[in-house]
Amino acid sequence: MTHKIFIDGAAGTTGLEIAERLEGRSEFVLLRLDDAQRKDTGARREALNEADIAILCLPDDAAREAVELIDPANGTRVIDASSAHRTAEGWCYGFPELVGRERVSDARRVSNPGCYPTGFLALVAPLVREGILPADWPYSVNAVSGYSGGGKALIERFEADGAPAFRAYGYDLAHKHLPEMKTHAGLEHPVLFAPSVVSAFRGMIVEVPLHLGAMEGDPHADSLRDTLASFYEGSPVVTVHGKAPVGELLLDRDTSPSDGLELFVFGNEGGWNARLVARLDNLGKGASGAAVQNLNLMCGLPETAGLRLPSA
Ligand SMILES: NC(=O)C1=CN([C@@H]2O[C@H](COP(=O)(O)OP(=O)(O)OC[C@H]3O[C@@H](n4cnc5c(N)ncnc54)[C@H](OP(=O)(O)O)[C@@H]3O)[C@@H](O)[C@H]2O)C=CC1
Ligand SMILES: CC(=O)N[C@@H](CCC(=O)OP(=O)(O)O)C(=O)O
Repeated sequence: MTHKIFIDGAAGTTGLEIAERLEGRSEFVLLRLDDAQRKDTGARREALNEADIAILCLPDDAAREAVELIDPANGTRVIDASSAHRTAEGWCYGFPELVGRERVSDARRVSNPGCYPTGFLALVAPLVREGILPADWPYSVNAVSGYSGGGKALIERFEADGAPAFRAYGYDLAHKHLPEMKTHAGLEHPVLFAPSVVSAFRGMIVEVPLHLGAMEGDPHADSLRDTLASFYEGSPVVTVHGKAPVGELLLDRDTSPSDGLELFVFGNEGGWNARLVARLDNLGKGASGAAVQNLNLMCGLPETAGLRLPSA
């Protein structure tokens, strides 16, 4: 059986990477709009309604509009890569490792997680769910992203003459990822989020520093790591690294695409302080890789088909 797929926003950064991952796969037929038609509402409506699955790689407002263009009587299912529906009712949060593969497989509307929340939630959600970390803690997140995380506009800025080497932002403390981090980790308070961008095309490091010694129940860095390792045991996508010392974590300027997600727990000698760290490709598990993983599940195909994962 072939599945008709329409990528709305196919000329953008996320859309192009999804198309690359679907290339040569006989299970899919891609519906394409040429440059003159790709922003034409009539042409988009037709393609959206002809598709079995529409993948939205658009700014939030255009993604909301695309959903409205789909006739509810029509069977088109949706994967939305934007942040428009990540806490919306009736949408499945497309993080199979956290919500369960069956929920994604059966869903008609799937909202792909944001890149930063993917790192944060992978680290914190299982630990809160297991009762090892408190839901009412004031969590902080420090993160650094490759510049493709900001789409075509940020790519242009970082590839222009006189581009910055580093950009810190989010100083309004109201980043659009805050609601999904709080909701899907089951937290009582919004997190304090400090994002930044470096002059590497792709990749990101998301860090949650924790004063474990100030928490009730004396959680220890080793027990956090062990719990994450059990939670993701057997996952083809998520790797929880062991206790072996790591001197540094790097983002390379010209690293290859990867759809994996690496997790680390670093603790001090007594285990009273910990740094939970996720390293991922913002365009991989942070966007296009996650969309293809969800697409595979929705089509009843092997979860990792077409994904770029380190060989076992
Ligand atoms: N980049 C990343 O790492 C991640 C991105 N996302 C999300 O994915 C979505 C896409 O992001 P990204 O690919 O980076 O963004 P880009 O800016 O690279 O691409 C967006 C594409 O959408 C097109 N577009 C804009 N408005 C419309 C419209 N009304 N109809 C049809 N096409 C339209 C743009 O056209 P034009 O080419 O003419 O500008 C562009 O090609 C965003 O919501 C983003 O937040 C999510 C996770 C990570
Ligand atoms: C570096 C950079 O600018 N990153 C983007 C987030 C990219 C992403 O995850 O997209 P969504 O917002 O759709 O989740 C930002 O901070 O707005």
